Amino acid sequence: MNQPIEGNEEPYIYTGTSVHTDTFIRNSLRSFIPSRFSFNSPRLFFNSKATESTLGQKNPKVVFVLGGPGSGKGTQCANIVEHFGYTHLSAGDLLRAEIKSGSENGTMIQNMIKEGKIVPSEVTIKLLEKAILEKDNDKFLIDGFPRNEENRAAFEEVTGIVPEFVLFFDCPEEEMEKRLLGRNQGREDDNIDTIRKRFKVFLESSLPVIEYYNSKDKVRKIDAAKPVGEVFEVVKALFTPVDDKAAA
Ligand SMILES: Nc1ncnc2c1ncn2[C@@H]1O[C@H](COP(=O)(O)OP(=O)(O)O)[C@@H](O)[C@H]1O
Ligand SMILES: Nc1ccn([C@H]2C[C@H](O)[C@@H](COP(=O)(O)OP(=O)(O)O)O2)c(=O)n1
Repeated sequence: MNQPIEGNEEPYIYTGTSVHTDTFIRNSLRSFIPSRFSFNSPRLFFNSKATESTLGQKNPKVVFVLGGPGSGKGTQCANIVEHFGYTHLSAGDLLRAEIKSGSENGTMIQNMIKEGKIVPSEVTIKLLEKAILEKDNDKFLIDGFPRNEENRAAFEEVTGIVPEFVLFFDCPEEEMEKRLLGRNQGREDDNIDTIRKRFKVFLESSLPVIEYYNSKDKVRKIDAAKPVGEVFEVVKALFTPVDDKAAA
């Protein structure tokens, strides 16, 4: 995946930094905020002051797990859970569960996933907050989130949570395509048309988030093209020093 983004002479990763301001957050959120709301701050819109203070009391340790579709995020998260006692929260799984639950947002979420698009942060963040508060654990792997700048800025603003680090599974597109076509989980988005759309969204919207965290020295980049066991050996080494229990 170390090819340049189209129109960019430099390798895509570790080159740029982005400056994200309150104005950016306002502008990105305004598009999905009903006009009857007076929009002063994402916090007011999300009405999450109470949630924030509860999350603040909980003060969870969060690791974001990012990488292209099919790079092996879910597979490695299962290994991390087993060895290091984290709770795995997959944003995609939470959204798919929301569709199944018959929620009023279900059809919108389903259509966006079918098109390979990213669901508005308002929806995904509420699901993540609820899941964090429900689980009796203080260590979370948040998989597949934040997937764009809007996700990132809104999550930080609303929850106040800053990740310990960001695991980035780097994998060539051909390998990810092969894996997704063989995944066989009956997912509506694992067809070649949607897969290509998801790759495009990953390059255009998700890589800038990884670049942002890289500028903060938070990214731990892993060669995810190797076999599962070899990838986990590298992952394990990253978690061992930060995890007291595992070191015991
Ligand atoms: N390192 C690997 N080598 C080969 N296949 C893999 C590897 N990691 C995961 N897979 C397989 O690739 C598919 C996608 O993996 P998954 O963990 O679901 O990716 P993601 O969560 O990033 O979309 C699954 O069928 C999984 O079994
Ligand atoms: N933060 C997120 C995460 C996933 N989604 C949607 C859009 C994604 O294409 C689908 C599937 O994401 P998921 O992480 O489960 O799977 P892949 O990494 O694409 O294999 O869910 C989202 O809208 N916002």
